[in-house]
Amino acid sequence: MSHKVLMLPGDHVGPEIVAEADKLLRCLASEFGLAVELEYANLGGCGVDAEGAPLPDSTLALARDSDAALLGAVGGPEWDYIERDKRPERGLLAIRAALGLFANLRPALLDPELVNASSLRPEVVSGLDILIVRELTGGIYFGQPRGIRTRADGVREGFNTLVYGVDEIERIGRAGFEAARRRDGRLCSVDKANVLESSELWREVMEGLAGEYPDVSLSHMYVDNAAMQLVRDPRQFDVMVTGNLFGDVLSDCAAMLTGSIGMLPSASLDETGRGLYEPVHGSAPDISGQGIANPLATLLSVAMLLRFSLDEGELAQRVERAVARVLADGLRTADLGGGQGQSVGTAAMGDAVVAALRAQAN
Ligand SMILES: NC(=O)C1=CN([C@@H]2O[C@H](COP(=O)(O)OP(=O)(O)OC[C@H]3O[C@@H](n4cnc5c(N)ncnc54)[C@H](O)[C@@H]3O)[C@@H](O)[C@H]2O)C=CC1
Ligand SMILES: CC(C)CC(=O)C(=O)O
Ligand SMILES: [Mg+2]
Repeated sequence: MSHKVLMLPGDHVGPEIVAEADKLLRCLASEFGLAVELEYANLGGCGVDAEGAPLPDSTLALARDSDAALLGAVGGPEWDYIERDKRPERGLLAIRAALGLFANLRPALLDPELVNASSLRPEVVSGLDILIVRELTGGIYFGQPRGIRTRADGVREGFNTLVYGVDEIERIGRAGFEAARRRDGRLCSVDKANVLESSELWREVMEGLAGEYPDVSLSHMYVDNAAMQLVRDPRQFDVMVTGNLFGDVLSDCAAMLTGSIGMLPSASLDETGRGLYEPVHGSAPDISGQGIANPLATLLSVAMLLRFSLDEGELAQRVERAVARVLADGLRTADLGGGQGQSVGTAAMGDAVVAALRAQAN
């Protein structure tokens, strides 16, 4: 039976990088027998422009009917000041919530070839392999009430609510413990329990779960220290588990340790393993239309899609090997500093990965 994958190019560089994922999936189908059907739909600003909503009903229906979805990125300045509920980012939050994608896995892995592209010195970062497990459907991005109102003294104020229930903390906590169990057995829970009640409860629940995972060593760290430790000595971490906002910020930070935000893939999973896969970066409006965006985070997201939602672990490894091959061959997009005579754009990088994949078939 054929797997159904929904492609959501989104906005700005989104379509440019998803075009490379399309090539890759079609190569996996033609050369390696992957049974896959690709469908396309609008999410984000393109949904607003074409169908009047950042998450059109038709897109959600297709997503529910698919085995997995691949997103480029959404958003851009042209939609920043439209009616709040229609903004592209609301569409992304809405699809994550509607599909129950509470577990966001963001691996920060430094390819040995990129050791000099990292923001950190080789002796601090070489061999880096961290997994950030971010809660994705709760916390301050979703808490009610929220809005902008006018106080009695006439001054406007913006407000949001940070709330986490024990049920939400337990399920993401378990995802963190399970991930740590499959890796090096070290889980660092990141919170702000010295100030926030939601974090106080978070810490209490994590401690409660620890007894069920005697093979995992649990530690706690405040988020401000965690940000500092990530750039001081990132290899102290194995798995980090944290809330929605903290995970969003820490994963962009971790991205630079791997050479570029254009390198970090992600998987957003529900309870059953169905998922939405996307690069960690946004729609990069500052470089869109130039054909220079790094497509590797998106291609590595395809690898995660193959592994987690299609149960095609061997093909996932082939994709990861193909990416490693082009980096070993010296190809670099501009964000990686360009190559020594091998500076390539989005399409050329995508083509090179497809060629490296095809070479594995011969
Ligand atoms: N998952 C999503 O769809 C996300 C969407 N956004 C949206 O994207 C828009 C732009 O947000 P920013 O804060 O500028 O973050 P961004 O991640 O789009 O860009 C930050 C910087 O990284 C660079 N960059 C990002 N991806 C790159 C790639 N693949 N190759 C080379 N360079 C890359 C950009 O050129 C920019 O200088 C906003 O509308 C924001 O809301 C932001 C984050 C995630
Ligand atoms: C709409 C934002 C929450 C997207 C983002 O920055 C992310 O998920 O990393
Ligand atoms: Mg982000």
